[in-house]
Amino acid sequence: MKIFTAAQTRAADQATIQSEGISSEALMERAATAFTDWLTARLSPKEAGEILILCGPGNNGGDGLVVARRLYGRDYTVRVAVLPSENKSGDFQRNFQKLPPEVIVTELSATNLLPIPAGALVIDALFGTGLTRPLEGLAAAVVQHLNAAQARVVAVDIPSGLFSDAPQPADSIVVRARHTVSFELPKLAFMLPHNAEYVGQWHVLPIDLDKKFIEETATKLHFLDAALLAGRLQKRARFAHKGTYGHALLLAGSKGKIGAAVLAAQACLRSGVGLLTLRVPAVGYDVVQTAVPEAMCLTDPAADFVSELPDLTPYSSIGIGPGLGKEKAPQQVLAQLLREAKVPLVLDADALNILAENRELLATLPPDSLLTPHPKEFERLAGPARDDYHRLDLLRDFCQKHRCYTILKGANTCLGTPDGTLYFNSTGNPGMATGGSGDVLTGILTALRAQPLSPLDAALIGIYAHGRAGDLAAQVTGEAGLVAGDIARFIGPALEELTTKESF
Ligand SMILES: NC(=O)C1=CN([C@@H]2O[C@H](COP(=O)(O)OP(=O)(O)OC[C@H]3O[C@@H](n4cnc5c(N)ncnc54)[C@H](OP(=O)(O)O)[C@@H]3O)[C@@H](O)[C@H]2O)[C@@H](O)CC1
Ligand SMILES: Nc1ncnc2c1ncn2[C@@H]1O[C@H](COP(=O)(O)OP(=O)(O)O)[C@@H](O)[C@H]1O
Ligand SMILES: [K+]
Repeated sequence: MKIFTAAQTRAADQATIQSEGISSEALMERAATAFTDWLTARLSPKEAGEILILCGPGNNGGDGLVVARRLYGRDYTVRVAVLPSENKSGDFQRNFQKLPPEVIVTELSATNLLPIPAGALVIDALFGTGLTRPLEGLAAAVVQHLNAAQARVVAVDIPSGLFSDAPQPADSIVVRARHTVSFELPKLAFMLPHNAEYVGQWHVLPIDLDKKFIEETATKLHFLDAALLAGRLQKRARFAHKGTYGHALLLAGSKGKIGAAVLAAQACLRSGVGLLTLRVPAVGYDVVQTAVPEAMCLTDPAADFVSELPDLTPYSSIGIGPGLGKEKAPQQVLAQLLREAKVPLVLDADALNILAENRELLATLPPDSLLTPHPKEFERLAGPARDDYHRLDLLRDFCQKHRCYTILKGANTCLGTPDGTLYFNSTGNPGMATGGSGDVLTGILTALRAQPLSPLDAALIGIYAHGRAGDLAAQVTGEAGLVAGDIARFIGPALEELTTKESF
């Protein structure tokens, strides 16, 4: 699914109005009706209680007025409060006239902010994508009053005070919503960790905006959902043999961190690779042979760290990093690997830390490598970010400069590509914030690159399937009970869901 800027969304609205020959008021009616349907499907009039609808002067406020009228028509108790303004939009004014006379309307003022009882349901329709500057004055006072109440807040389109696709001052006053209900396509602001406290759980409702316009409008921002993966993962060939799907090599583990190698290996095998060899230090031999009998184990001559690169000829992809350690020996192994590798590489964990501490190695990174830093590792590689938007700029620059695919991990893991496109993942859950989850991703990506998939397909499928496997696992274990090995066990079903079905 594409992610549009506020300007692109406005253009999509205009394109729809033109192609369908409808009025902007009709489009507002459609959006607000979708919002009302969403709300009434979740809460009965009794569960909702008296609903307070806060309306700003523009079309976001106009949406709020339509929602008020529609909810009233479905026997909900509603009360409307509007911000005073000389500058009310036409659609606001028309819908204000259409409010049933029974609906009580209050004009907000500094001395009349309306009491908001704890637990009250409040619809925030103050400002949407037309926000041009941080909130101040009465609008800021209303939002602070709302945030101080223990209300159940549902934001229309975006929490008021939040910019859709640009950074804002740290002390900005923004509505803290439990749910944000937006239309047609998600906004960049929803993807970013620092906005989670404002956006809450977000939802996107289809309102049938012009499909052709959406298809033809170029964007370098995407929400990575199952639809985006259609056709990228083929069913296994009927006459496949273990040579068909590649031979992966994982260089991982050190004394005390052999588990990282085991997790990456289990995930690699569960992701459909034909053969897997692990290079671990001698201390890991018994562990690997016992825990992952399906993998071959090439023991390093050194006891505690991987210290020598094996002959690379047999392998179709190589993953390096989980539990590797940053000592001199693994440093040299990585440097030699970067010089000599002729097959796709996946770099994670200590491989990334070594790169950050030996920056001359970055120039030797083979093009199309996949890097999987978590935010701290990324900061070591690319420097500190001022805010979430600046971090995305750093990610784009890093991928372009080093011609690599970088997977910035977290909730809504973000893939950056060499052409500057960003993909935000839709799967995964907080249960995956547990040691070893990242090692599992390395195993998955190494397997997909071996099969062989292109770096983009491997990254997109790998990121999505990793999160989906975590979601499937959490249905059994609960989020708190989830451990990294559970993610590995559910990769099979996650990949199966994405596999292209044979058509007749
Ligand atoms: N497909 C869709 O998505 C559809 C979208 N629709 C809806 O339209 C919404 C966008 O509406 P919109 O363009 O009228 O802008 P909106 O957010 O109401 O605010 C503009 C008003 O606020 C004012 N203002 C701005 N900043 C301010 C500040 N800091 N402090 C104080 N005032 C400030 C600004 O005035 P000015 O900047 O001139 O002072 C102007 O009066 C969109 O979010 C969605 O809800 C649906 O109806 C149809 C389908
Ligand atoms: N709150 C979350 N929601 C979704 N995915 C998450 C969340 N927290 C962590 N993850 C995922 O779990 C993995 C953690 O990786 P990482 O931090 O490298 O762990 P480790 O180093 O212990 O293996 C990443 O793929 C990340 O996207
Ligand atoms: K809003």
